[in-house]
Amino acid sequence: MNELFPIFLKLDRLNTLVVGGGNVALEKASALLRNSPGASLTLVAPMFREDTLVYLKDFPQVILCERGFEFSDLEGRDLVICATDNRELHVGIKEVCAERHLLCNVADTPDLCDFYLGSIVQKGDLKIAISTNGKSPTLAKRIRAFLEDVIPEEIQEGLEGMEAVRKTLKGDFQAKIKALNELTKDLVFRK
Ligand SMILES: C[C@@]1(CC(=O)O)c2cc3[nH]c(cc4nc(cc5[nH]c(cc(n2)[C@H]1CCC(=O)O)[C@@](C)(CC(=O)O)[C@@H]5CCC(=O)O)C(CC(=O)O)=C4CCC(=O)O)c(CCC(=O)O)c3CC(=O)O
Ligand SMILES: NC(=O)C1=CN([C@@H]2O[C@H](COP(=O)(O)OP(=O)(O)OC[C@H]3O[C@@H](n4cnc5c(N)ncnc54)[C@H](O)[C@@H]3O)[C@@H](O)[C@H]2O)C=CC1
Repeated sequence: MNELFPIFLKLDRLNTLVVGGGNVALEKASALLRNSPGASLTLVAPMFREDTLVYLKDFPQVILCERGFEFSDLEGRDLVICATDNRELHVGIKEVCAERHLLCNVADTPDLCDFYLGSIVQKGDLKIAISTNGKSPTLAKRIRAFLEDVIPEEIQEGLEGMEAVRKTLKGDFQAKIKALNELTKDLVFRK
């Protein structure tokens, strides 16, 4: 059984630190920014790869610190992602994060992670996060691609229509739920 609990974070209100500036750091930072272009994000690394620098150019709020990680970098953070090539450093960072109740993800080390990144389907305002409980990120990627393909773009119009109806509905909570269930009961997706 997959016991992970998915939540949808407002990354523009949280303060995230990525330790590292190479390929894995770019994968993690781009996963965050693809979903939350306004994410408040800092990367710290003595060396930033060219690809990382090019990608991050489009996100002026992202702060780059070109130096080795220091424990004071953890001050004021909500989330930490370790993405360097130094495993001992990751273990040390994770330890301090645990003391400070800071949520930490450590690349390639599920045992050290408080949370995993998911494969994410995006269609307008619809977002579906997929987890395989760490069993197969590649299968998660395949399922994402499948769902992206079968969910029609028109889902956004449906969502906007429902939002408009939702705002006009009168009555108590139960009555609203009944009306909304009635409105959506025949909804089927066809491509
Ligand atoms: C546990 C987890 C922790 C975390 O990273 O948060 C984790 C761990 C590891 N990933 C590894 C490898 C790969 N990861 C990917 C891809 C993704 N990995 C992601 C999440 C997660 N990866 C979390 C679990 C998610 C879940 O439950 O399913 C995705 C969904 C989200 C994202 O990272 O953005 C993103 C797909 C995004 C998309 O496209 O939809 C690919 C495929 C590719 O890149 O094409 C490969 C290579 C092929 C393979 O191994 O499958 C390795 C071995 C590294 C090594 O060999 O050393 C470990 C470590 C281990 O398993 O021990
Ligand atoms: N690239 C990939 O897709 C995969 C990588 N890995 C492993 O993941 C690790 C990282 O890989 P890459 O990102 O490709 O390496 P990389 O060489 O591109 O990046 C490593 C980054 O860590 C930073 N770093 C090193 N010491 C640091 C410190 N004290 N403080 C802050 N940052 C520090 C470096 O400056 C650099 O930015 C490696 O151990 C690699 O074997 C595993 C599977 C796949």
